Amino acid sequence: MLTVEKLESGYGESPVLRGVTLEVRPGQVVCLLGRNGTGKSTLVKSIMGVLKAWGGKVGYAGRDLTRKAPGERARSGLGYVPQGREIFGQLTVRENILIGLEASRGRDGRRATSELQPTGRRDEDASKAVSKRGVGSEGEEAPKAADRRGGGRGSDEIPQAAIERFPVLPTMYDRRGGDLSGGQQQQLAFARVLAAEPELLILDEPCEGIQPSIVDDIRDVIRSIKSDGRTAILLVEQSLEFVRSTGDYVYILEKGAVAWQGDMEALGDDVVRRYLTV
Ligand SMILES: Nc1ncnc2c1ncn2[C@@H]1O[C@H](COP(=O)(O)OP(=O)(O)OP(=O)(O)O)[C@@H](O)[C@H]1O
Repeated sequence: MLTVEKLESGYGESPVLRGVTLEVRPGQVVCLLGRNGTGKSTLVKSIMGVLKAWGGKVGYAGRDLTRKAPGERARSGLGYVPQGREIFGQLTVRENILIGLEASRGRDGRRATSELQPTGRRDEDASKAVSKRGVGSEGEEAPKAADRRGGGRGSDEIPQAAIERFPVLPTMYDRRGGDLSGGQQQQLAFARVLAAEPELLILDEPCEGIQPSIVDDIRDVIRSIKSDGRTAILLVEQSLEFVRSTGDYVYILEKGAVAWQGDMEALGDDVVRRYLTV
C-alpha cells in the first residue's frame, strides 16, 4: 500500500535521506529503527509531505503522492502522530479530536486540518478554523461525521473510532489539551488521528517521555489496531522491547539509508550490536 522508492531529502543544503526504499503492506506493523540522527523522523516527515522530497518517489494505494501536500496525503488515508505529539494546547480535548475529523472530511473534497500546524500562536488559527465550523461552543454546528458515514448521529458527536481505545478521554472533553499529562496528550494525539480512520498510521516515537504504565496502554492500542486488520502501521521507535512486542517487519536506517531489513524474528543480537547499540 505504501511504497517509498529511492527517497532523498534533507534540510537546507544538507542531505539526510540518501535513497531510502521501503514498503508497508496492508495490516502490517513495520518498524523503523536506527541510532539517533540516522534520519527516521526525516523519513516519516518526507512520507507525509511535511518535508519535500529531493528525489525518489512516495506511492500510496497506486497513487504517486511525491508532490502532493500533506493535506492531500491525509485525505488519501495516511494518519500521522508526529514526534512530540503536537496537540493544540489552547483547544479542548473535544476540539482537538474534531480537528482530526477534518482529514477525513477532506476526503470529501474539503480542507484537511493536517494543513494546520499545532504550534504556539497557530493555536489561534486552529481555534478560528474550528469555530468557523462551529465546533467550539455549545449549540453550534460541528463537523458532520454522521453525514459522511450515514450514521444519523448528533452533529457534534465524536466518532467511536477515535475514542473506543481511550475511555479516559470522554471524561475530559472540556479540558484544554495543554493541561493534560504527557500520557494523556499521547492518547489524545492517537484519538485525533484515529478520528479520520486512517488506512496507514505513522507513529513517530509514541512512547518517548511516557511513563511505563501508559507505554503498556500504547502497546495494547497498537496491538488492537493490528488485530482489527484495517489499519497498517509504520512505527518509529527506540525501544527494542516495544518493537519486538508489536512489529512484523523491520527496517534499520544508518546514515540516511536502509542498512538492514527483515522479519521481526530475524532481528537477532548480532544485528542489534551492529546497527543499534550505542
Ligand atoms: N529541522 C532540522 N534542520 C536541520 N537539520 C535537521 C533538522 N531536523 C533534523 N535534522 C538533522 O537531520 C539528521 C536526521 O535527523 P532525524 O531527526 O531524522 O533523525 P532520527 O533518526 O529521527 O533521530 P532521533 O532518533 O534522534 O529522533 C540529523 O543529523 C539531524 O541533526
